[in-house]
Amino acid sequence: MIYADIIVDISHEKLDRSFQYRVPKELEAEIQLGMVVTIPFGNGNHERKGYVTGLSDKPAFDISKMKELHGICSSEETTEERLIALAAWMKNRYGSTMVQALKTVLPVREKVKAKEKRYIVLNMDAAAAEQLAAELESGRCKARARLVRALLKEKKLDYTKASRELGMTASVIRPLVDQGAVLVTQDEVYRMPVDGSDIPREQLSMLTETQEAALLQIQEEWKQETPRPVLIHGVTGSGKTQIYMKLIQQTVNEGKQVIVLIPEIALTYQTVRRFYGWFGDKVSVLNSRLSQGERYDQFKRAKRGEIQIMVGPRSALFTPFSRLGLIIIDEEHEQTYKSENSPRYHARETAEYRAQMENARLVMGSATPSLEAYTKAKDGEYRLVKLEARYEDRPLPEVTVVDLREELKNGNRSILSRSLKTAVERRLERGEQSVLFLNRRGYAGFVSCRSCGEALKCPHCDVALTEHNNGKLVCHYCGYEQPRVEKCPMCGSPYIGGFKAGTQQIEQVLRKTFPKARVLRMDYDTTRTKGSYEKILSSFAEHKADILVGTQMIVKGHDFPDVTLVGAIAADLSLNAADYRCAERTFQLLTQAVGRSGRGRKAGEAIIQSYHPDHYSIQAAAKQDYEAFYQEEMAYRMLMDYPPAAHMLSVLASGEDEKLLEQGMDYLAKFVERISGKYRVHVIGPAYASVGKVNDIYRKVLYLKHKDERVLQDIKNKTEKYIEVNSGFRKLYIQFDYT
Ligand SMILES: Nc1ncnc2c1ncn2[C@@H]1O[C@H](COP(=O)(O)OP(=O)(O)OP(=O)(O)O)[C@@H](O)[C@H]1O
Ligand SMILES: [Zn+2]
Ligand SMILES: [Zn+2]
Repeated sequence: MIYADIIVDISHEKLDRSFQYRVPKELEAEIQLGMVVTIPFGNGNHERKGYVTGLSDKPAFDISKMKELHGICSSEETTEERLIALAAWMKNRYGSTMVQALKTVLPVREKVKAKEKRYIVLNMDAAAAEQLAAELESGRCKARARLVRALLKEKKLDYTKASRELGMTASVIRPLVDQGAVLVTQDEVYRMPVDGSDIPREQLSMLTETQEAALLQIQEEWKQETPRPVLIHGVTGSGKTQIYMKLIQQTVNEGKQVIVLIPEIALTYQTVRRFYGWFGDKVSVLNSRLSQGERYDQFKRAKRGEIQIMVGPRSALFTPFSRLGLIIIDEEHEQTYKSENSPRYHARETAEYRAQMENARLVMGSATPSLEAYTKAKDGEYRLVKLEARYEDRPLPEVTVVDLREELKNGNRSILSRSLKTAVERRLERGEQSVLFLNRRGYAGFVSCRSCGEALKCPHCDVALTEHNNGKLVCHYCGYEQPRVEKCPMCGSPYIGGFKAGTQQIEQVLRKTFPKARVLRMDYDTTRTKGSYEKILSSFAEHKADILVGTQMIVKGHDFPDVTLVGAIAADLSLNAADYRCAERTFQLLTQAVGRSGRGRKAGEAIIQSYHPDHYSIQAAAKQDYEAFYQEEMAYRMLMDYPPAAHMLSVLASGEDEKLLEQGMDYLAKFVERISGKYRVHVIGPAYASVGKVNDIYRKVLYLKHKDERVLQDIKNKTEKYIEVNSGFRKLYIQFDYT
């Protein structure tokens, strides 16, 4: 017997009520997630339509009371059905309610009215219009004459633009309308995120031989019976973007549609412009600054087949294309592809599922692939395609690692080492540009020694301890605590504490050290107002400044040909995050940062200042040696059972009542221990989450590790049920997260 969970009407608020129905024997083979079915509903058993959101071989309640569904509506799949099936998969995979999953996947139908746009058009032939214009001119109706002349040139004028640029008021236009010379029309227009109509069209560049070879490998994979996802591992500046463009073009020529995921931070005007230049009005762009209405319009256009390419961050993955042919994920390793709201999905994994469901291809690319993706490529689950040289064989930058402990010993207490200072001076003399960054955001709280460079770590988890308000040092994985120390336990030095300098201080130091230099700062504070981010980037691109200083946001994905020096002020900051992935993040960030230097015709240089110059993530980044980093890091993950060596599920709970939260988490931990006993699941915690308290809401977390993902899935499902039936958890908000 098969039982189907069915949601009756997804346009209503109470979306998450699903009802279970028996599936008739003859439909068992056919029924699938997301299908539209007819069911008897309510007391009157009126026939209604519903969506299948779950299938199971176990009844949720007494089957003598369960109704049987009538039939499957259409076997012809619609785009919406497929997206609902995707939502159902996400609900099961990541643990969330069906409403949350549906709201993530379907464009929310808000009460947004399509915006109307007014146009002025000529209502007479050219000769008559010429005559009219002449008459108006001699009759001193200058404004009206101007309008007619403008219409003679352009046929159709935007009403708002005309009134602004030609200084037309309604009193000018009105008489012309009354005499029937012009018409004012209204079209439904879409709210456009970027006006692409003025951007000149461009030809795609010719691929180089190496790029062509990579393209061929991808096409070869696509000829296979079941093509695998492709991972392009290409060094910075090797031309991955050029390859994506060819693949997009090819797919569009086949009559299919393309989704391109790009990290939000790289979705600059420059990037968008390039897409419009190549593909014109076939493209649309999403970003988080769009209003609900604008988003809705873009999805509507996609659904109607008016555009073929959607470019955007994570959420663009749910574009309702009906003939999806290709999904591209650029900078595959970026953290932002993982959602921090329930369902806490990962775009890579979800894209893989959607592509598989819709017979579309998936291509990912990065200079520093995530350990997850690279491991899959090594195991043959993904096809690995390599690009090992930069375009035109431009050399990778020369990298120097500066030991900050030595600087301190030599009496230099400044945040600029002597080498970095000299390097910046040289750039100023030559009229070249420098980028200096501090990878600081989100890494506060750790405690390290300025003499030996060591950070205090948890003896059980090998991640940095975090200093709490109560003065204690705590581990966010297992809850281990110790009192604060006055002296470094490794070398005895009293110079132990947190790193205090920020981008603002660095800016001040730069202004003082190089009084003639033009310095631009880009960080959270300077980019809060609308458009400021773009403004800083474009003024730096136009060489209106010599030095750009900021947080890691300045070294992600940009292409400034005049930059020949990149400096990491304190590379260790990200190494001390209380997170098992911190070495990976540090390596990725430094490699990407180094890769911003020397992209144009002039050779580049990079300087990495660090208290841990020998750390493998820093050494490997300096050599741009991904493979070496991968080997070391995988060994660590295997030793500690961290992903991708094992799977890790976290159970996050929050609540106002700290006692209740503690009790609830202890119950959960016990429950998990009990049901997972025979599988030997590694349970860690409960501990306070990395931000233990936000707005008076307390947060705790429990980690489960196991080699087999299905075991964790099973535990998650059972835990979800346990939480549902125990009223003690009602005042807690509990989420699951695969980290
Ligand atoms: N075939 C080509 N023809 C012309 N220019 C090219 C070609 N390939 C690459 N380039 C140029 O080289 C630079 C780097 O290329 P691109 O941005 O595609 O590299 P990437 O691999 O995506 O780099 P990153 O990972 O660092 O972002 C760009 O300025 C690009 O215009
Ligand atoms: Zn020390
Ligand atoms: Zn620990």
